[in-house]
Amino acid sequence: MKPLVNHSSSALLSGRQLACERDERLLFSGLDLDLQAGNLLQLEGPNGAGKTSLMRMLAGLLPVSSGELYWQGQPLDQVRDEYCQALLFIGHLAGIKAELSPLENLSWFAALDGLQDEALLEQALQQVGLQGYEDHPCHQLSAGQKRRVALARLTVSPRPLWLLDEPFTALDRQAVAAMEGLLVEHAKAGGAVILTSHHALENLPGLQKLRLGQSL
Ligand SMILES: Nc1ncnc2c1ncn2[C@@H]1O[C@H](COP(=O)(O)OP(=O)(O)OP(=O)(O)O)[C@@H](O)[C@H]1O
Repeated sequence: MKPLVNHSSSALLSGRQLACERDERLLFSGLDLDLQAGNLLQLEGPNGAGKTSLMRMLAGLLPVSSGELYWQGQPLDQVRDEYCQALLFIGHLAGIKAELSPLENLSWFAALDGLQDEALLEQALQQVGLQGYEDHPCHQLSAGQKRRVALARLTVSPRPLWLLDEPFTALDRQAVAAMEGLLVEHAKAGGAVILTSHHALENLPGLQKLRLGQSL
């Protein structure tokens, strides 16, 4: 699968000495990360290690307990608007409106990026295997189909930084492989991805890993 929008940004996200504390429990500290354009980075670790917490921190949804984040070398607090426009976060929840159709959901998201080309959006839904379901209300779709609606955003996103928390939940093997292909193409086109996944990711050449917490 290939993205329908090309990426040319040389996005770079860095974290220095990051720590995360939740309910007075230190999940991790002293964490450094560097993400260059073209990188695919998987956050690894056992349940409760803090992968989602870190992802939410990177997405600006959870305060950084200590440490600094930088976007293209600038302290994130100074370039937050630019950063928010550059990132696409997809979390555990599909984030789609159940009463709307896949096409309506995707149109809403695409409009945030100024995309209103209905033919392109229909092509995006076909790419994720939702042909024939474009106009069904999403509450009538299966869990994997709902996840595909959420992930269809990736095929039309002009945003260089993708933060994907368990993006492959409920997807069948074929869909996982297709989505892996999309991530690879995004990286080749100059984008960057940070993801968490408990799936064995077998089709992501050059995948870097950052491990949090202790193994059982
Ligand atoms: N909203 C919250 N308030 C307080 N503590 C929380 C909250 N959400 C998560 N935690 C705690 O933070 C710790 C890390 O949770 P997190 O979801 O970041 O882990 P994870 O590595 O993503 O786990 P998993 O592999 O199960 O998804 C857990 O101990 C959890 O109980």
